[in-house]
Amino acid sequence: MRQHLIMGNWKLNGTKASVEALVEGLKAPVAAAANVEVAVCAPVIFLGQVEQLTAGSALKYGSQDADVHTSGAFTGENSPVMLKEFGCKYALVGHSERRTLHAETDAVVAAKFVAIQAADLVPVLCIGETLEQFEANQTNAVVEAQLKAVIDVAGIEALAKSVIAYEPVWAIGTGKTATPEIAQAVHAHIRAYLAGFNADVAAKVQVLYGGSMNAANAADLLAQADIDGGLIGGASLKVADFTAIIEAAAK
Ligand SMILES: O=C(CO)COP(=O)(O)O
Repeated sequence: MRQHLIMGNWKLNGTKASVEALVEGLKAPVAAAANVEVAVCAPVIFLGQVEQLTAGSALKYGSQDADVHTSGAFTGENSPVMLKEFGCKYALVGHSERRTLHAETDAVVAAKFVAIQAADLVPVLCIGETLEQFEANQTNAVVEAQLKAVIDVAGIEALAKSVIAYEPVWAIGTGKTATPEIAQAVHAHIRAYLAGFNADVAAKVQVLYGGSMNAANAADLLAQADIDGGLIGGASLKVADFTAIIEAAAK
């Protein structure tokens, strides 16, 4: 049985005050949902604060990106080793906003995936198709290519120590969620594709759904056999909404 993992991606949002209110507000719901792992991916500037606030809580946290380098002359970047020192468990990699807005290629994503694991963090590999690709029936081919790029560099065994997040780009921040049936079909395809390399890895890896998951639709999505949790943007910024998703995952 794969454990449910509910992960917030705060993106570029928050203040010191809102971060404190959010983390404090999540402590009780996280403690109550002992069978669910809950994590938040904060802007790096807040990670020290999150580290202090989460002390003694089961709430985990991570970054939204990481550089491929450990240290050196790379102005503006954040090293996976530094993220580890600040207590991160996870690092998102290949989020569609990084791929699109920062021109991160499959090769860059694969290199970051390896660097994140080398620092003993768990990469959360984000994959998913655009609306154009969805409408052209290319979803399966797109996610296969995104997975293959990482498998080629990191090896299939490395996927066992990672999390995959299927985030259809057309569902991110749009209020348009993939139906549970559509999402389940893609998740099952991802697992079947991985099983072609290694059945144990395919059975073990958690595959999260992301894209306008909210308090109202979470239960139906999380009830699907191959949906092991959620990567949540907008709804992770509100204690009540994120709590409802955590509770749906705990059932
Ligand atoms: O991109 C996402 C999480 O990484 C999803 O964002 P929304 O939940 O705001 O659609």
